[in-house]
Amino acid sequence: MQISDYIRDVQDFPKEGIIFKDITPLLGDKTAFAKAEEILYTLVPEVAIDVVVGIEARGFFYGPLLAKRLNAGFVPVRKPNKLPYTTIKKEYDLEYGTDVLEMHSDAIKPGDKVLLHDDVLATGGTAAAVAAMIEELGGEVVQCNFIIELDFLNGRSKLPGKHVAAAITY
Ligand SMILES: O=P(O)(O)OC[C@H]1O[C@H](OP(=O)(O)OP(=O)(O)O)[C@H](O)[C@@H]1O
Ligand SMILES: Nc1ncnc2[nH]cnc12
Repeated sequence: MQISDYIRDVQDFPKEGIIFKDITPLLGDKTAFAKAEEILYTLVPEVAIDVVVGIEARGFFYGPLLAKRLNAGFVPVRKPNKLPYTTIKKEYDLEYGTDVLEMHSDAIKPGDKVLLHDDVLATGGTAAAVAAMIEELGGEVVQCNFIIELDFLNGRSKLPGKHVAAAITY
């Protein structure tokens, strides 16, 4: 069984011209769900990770599972005005528009080794904005870890010098 068999292409979502990679079939199948967790965990370098940062919304499925496996904390990065305490924020471009993300200003301690996790690396705008926030707070991004990388959008170019790993590449 290949986890890529559980990724569904949805044409013209959320906008015309976008082929959306839908991970819900993967999440919904108990064997594929577990296998993807194992693969994502195996991709992580053998470095003690202090926190896993997961990006709303689809970075919240595997982010906490990876944190548990790595004996690390979990930090949510959220869309604007969702986090209750003091935040830092960053505007960014993504494949189908622009948006803002926020994280709590005390979520990362200087020197923390951080695993950034999300479901999809597309143009890289989202991950680059989050990596910049992690570094602004003094954290070190050990790896940017994704279920899917859309290689043809060259998201890695927005993450120069970062270790990038994905379970599936298109
Ligand atoms: O590499 P990029 O071009 O920046 O795109 C990748 C981002 O786009 C999607 O999130 P989306 O903004 O659609 O939010 P959602 O997870 O809340 O649906 C995806 O989950 C990544 O976070
Ligand atoms: N094509 C795509 N499918 C799923 N998530 C995405 N995020 C950005 N582009 C995407």
